[in-house]
Amino acid sequence: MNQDICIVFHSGHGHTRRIAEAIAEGCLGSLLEIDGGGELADGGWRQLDHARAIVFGSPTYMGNVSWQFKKFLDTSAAVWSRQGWKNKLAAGFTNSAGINGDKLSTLQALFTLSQQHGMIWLGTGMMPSNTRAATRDDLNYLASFSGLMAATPADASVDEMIPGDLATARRFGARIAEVGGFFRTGVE
Ligand SMILES: Cc1cc2nc3c(=O)[nH]c(=O)nc-3n(C[C@H](O)[C@H](O)[C@H](O)COP(=O)(O)O)c2cc1C
Repeated sequence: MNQDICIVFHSGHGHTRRIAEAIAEGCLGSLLEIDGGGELADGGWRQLDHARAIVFGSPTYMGNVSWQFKKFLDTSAAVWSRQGWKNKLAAGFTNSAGINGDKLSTLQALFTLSQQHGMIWLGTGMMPSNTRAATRDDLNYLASFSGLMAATPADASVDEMIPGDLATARRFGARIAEVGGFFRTGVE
């Protein structure tokens, strides 16, 4: 695992965690989970300090980040005051039940967080699969440029998540590694 890239995320029911894992497969980055109380494990803040790229992830709950992620976000004000993440690479992802589900609001919250910290935001850099021939399993079928979006039907288990979304997440991870100059990726 590459400690230079840290994927920090919350997941209430495991779906956003699966997306985080797919991004990690793409960039060979390390995972850091925000727990059900909105806290990081011991050493988590140090891990973020040492990372050169931070990828933020939250499920979309009520059209925004989860309260646990918001708690993490507010706690990061201590880092903000010393501009500890300034000039690190930043990127973001979210997963929701609806194809739309208002999840752009979630990505925008992550983007704003990164800009308050003086970070450098990276979008997907991926062309959309938006033709008549496109299928749900194609890369970037949700056509997101600002950050990675995934949609999981409300009654789907983690094992039933859309393969195209997982492939898109791996490709997104690879882009973070490539653009960040970390070069070794988990995607051919
Ligand atoms: C409290 C709550 C609020 C939600 N709000 C939305 C929403 O605004 N839009 C949407 O499409 N899905 C919404 N969902 C569905 C979740 O985004 C979806 O189930 C997602 O896969 C959960 O990810 P997780 O397993 O990582 O928690 C909501 C779910 C919960 C529990």
